[in-house]
Amino acid sequence: MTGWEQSPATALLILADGTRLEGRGIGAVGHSAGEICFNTAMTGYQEILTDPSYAGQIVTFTFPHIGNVGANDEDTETVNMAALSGVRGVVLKADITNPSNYRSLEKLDTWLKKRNIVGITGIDTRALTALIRQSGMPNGVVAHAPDGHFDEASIKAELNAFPGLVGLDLAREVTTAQTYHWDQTGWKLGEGYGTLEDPEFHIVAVDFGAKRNILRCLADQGAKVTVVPASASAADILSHNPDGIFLSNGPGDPAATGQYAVPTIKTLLDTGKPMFGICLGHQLLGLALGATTTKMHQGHHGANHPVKDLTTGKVEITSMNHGFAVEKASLPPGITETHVSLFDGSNAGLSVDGKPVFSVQYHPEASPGPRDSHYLFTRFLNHVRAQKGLAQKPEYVAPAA
Ligand SMILES: NC(=O)CC[C@H](N)C(=O)O
Repeated sequence: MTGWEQSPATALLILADGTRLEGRGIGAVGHSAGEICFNTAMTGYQEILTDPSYAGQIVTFTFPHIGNVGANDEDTETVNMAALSGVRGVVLKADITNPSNYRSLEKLDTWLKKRNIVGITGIDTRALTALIRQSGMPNGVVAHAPDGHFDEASIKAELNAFPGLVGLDLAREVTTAQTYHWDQTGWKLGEGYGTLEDPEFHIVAVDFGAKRNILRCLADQGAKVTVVPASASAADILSHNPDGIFLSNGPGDPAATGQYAVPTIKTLLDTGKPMFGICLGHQLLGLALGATTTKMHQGHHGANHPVKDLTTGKVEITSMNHGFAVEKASLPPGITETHVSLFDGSNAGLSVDGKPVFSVQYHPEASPGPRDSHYLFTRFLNHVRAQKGLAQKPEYVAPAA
């Protein structure tokens, strides 16, 4: 006997079908409902847990050891700290060990508590992942009670009150309240983050739940960024006189956010300005162009998803995080499918024929994940350069020897 089998469970994971799993509590005390998805990334848990696109979701990590490099102040992806991360809970296999990394400032457990994220360890995450693959992403509740006494009635009530992600506009919960300017560039070993000194371009980014590393990738291209709330009108956006417009990632159902975002995007399309969308931004652009979106069975969440760029024939390994997708059969004439997922053939990118407008379903900014897709930021700014009569930059730059 190890002792742990004897002690009462300090956390529960309850699924909508009544499945009840017991484990050990981490992070905040209390309970929280959401849609349970699995993420296959082996590194970058802090970026995942601060990605606003996870609002309304409980993340199960398939990698068993999470927390072993601790937490720091740099690997935070949410810009809007007031909205916290959005993620509703975390499900882990192994207990969190003491952090071992030179950048670590605190234990993941403490960090989760401060951000009010409820978590559970000791779960057979392989079995849970197999269940999600079989039956789709279930709604569920993670509950944490250090004394082992759970208020089952209020846990049940919370689960029943969670409506599921379909039809939910969560972008408005995580978007910035105020317009702001961004000039931070990417992280370098020994230097940390930099500052853009002499901006060449000006991009307006519509924040549906933007990740910081997207804004940094734009700044790395020489663009200062003005970030506006999700509800900004086309007139608001154009009043900043942008060289190009960026549509961000974000949580929830694109069809719901599209109620107000699609008319805005339609007006912006008429201006002929370069436009680039990522993930929710891709889905919203697709809707504005007349395509439809659909809920996926198990979604794509990880940092190892192969995608083919149909315009070049190259395959890139990408970071993904989406549970909705643009239906490829719904892409109207005049829209080209530029990228596909090599896992399931689903749509992963589009462009508008004859216009400097394109988008991808995945996350070229990585954070976490490989940097294979950084070329898309160059592609976007090359559209801006073309409109300004400036020379194009090569999309691929060989790494320094
Ligand atoms: N990362 C994202 O932007 C996610 C988009 C959308 N909420 C989805 O789940 O598909």
